[in-house]
Amino acid sequence: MHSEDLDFWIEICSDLNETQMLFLDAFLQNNRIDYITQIMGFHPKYLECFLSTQQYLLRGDGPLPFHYRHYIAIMAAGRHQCGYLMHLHEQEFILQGGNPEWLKGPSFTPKKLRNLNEVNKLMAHRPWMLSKMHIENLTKGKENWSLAEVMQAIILLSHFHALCSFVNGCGIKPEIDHNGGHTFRSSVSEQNSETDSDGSTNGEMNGEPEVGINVLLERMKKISEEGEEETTEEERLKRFNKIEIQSAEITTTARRPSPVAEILKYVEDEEFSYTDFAKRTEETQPTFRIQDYSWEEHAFSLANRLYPDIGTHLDDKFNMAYNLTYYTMGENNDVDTTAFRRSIWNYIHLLYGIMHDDYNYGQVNQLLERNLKAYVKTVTCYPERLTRKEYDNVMREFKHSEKVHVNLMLLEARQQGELLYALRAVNQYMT
Ligand SMILES: CC(C)C[C@H](N)C(=O)O
Repeated sequence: MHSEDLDFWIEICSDLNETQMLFLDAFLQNNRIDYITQIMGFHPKYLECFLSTQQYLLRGDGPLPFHYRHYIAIMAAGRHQCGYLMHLHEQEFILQGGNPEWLKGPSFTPKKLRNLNEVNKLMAHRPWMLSKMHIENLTKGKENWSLAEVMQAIILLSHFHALCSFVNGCGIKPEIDHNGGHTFRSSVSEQNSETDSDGSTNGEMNGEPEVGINVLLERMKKISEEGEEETTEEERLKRFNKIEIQSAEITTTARRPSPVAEILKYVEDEEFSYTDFAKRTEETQPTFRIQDYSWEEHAFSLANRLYPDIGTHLDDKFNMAYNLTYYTMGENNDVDTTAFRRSIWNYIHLLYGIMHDDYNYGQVNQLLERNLKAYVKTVTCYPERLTRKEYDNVMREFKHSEKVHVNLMLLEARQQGELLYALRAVNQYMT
């Protein structure tokens, strides 16, 4: 670069704020600023962690060839029929020199990639079913995966499953150069098609009034004033089970979208989807206790060992999403929102049967009303079914950026939950 060019860039950059600088980075990384980046731009500190992790996963050092990484992204997004992500990574796959034949579907790919299907499916929908046997199946045979490759694949899968939740949870539409992206839709026809798709949850969605922010503020205050309540382990488990059973009663009646051929060609066993952990029939599956296997104490170092630095990237991203706060809620300032944020995070883990032993699950019912729980459940477990109406009907007094904030927590808690099961399985295989 000529020195005048450099001066030019320095001048531009010095005029940019934090978010704009990140957009510039994202543009240089991906040759575009996709809608995901734009929406995450509400939360620049988080966006920074997200972009650096994604950059490392897709373009940094690691055992998998670059085109494999994008193909795995497509397979992961296929589980939730997320055409948006699938299309982005089809383009990237080609740019990385991938064979266009593969884009006809997994049956055109090497057996090695096809073997990943089972783990992809279980991680996306019922991660508690993963066992060391699934890892063993990948690592043996002719076209086998090394453990380092398994680790990178697992992390890519979890990253893109969770990103499907974010894309749908925030209602991200196709990019302008994607199929369906550059079409004019009048607001009238949009409204009609969205009402037609009927996203009522258990038939109650529309009728139930929200508790509103003032009530939430009072409840949070009460919780913090009361402090930690002394409870027995048995009592805590009982509360956890109660919320778990209630969550299984929240069913979405929204129709599953009918997938188009472009998406379906990548998806095997399309019907396989989330079932409530509380209703699992595999009796061998006990509640997952964080005290026995946690990100900080177990999964983090295993990830770093098999795929250097990834644990650190993920750790930064999880911590950022878990602790991010502006001390605001709607129009209110100086609010300690910890209790609300914890209840969201822990509720997502509960949907996967993961229990935080020191958490009082009674708070979930105090702080998350039914519509919000239904929203969190849909976006976490079957994001492809979320409708515009469901999005509009929750957190009505929150700012738009706060709704995005909730979706960031959702993305991260979901990814961490999936990874806890997957890495535990890897660990069991190794010991
Ligand atoms: C999700 C939001 C209610 C979070 C809140 N704005 C905060 O700063 O903590």
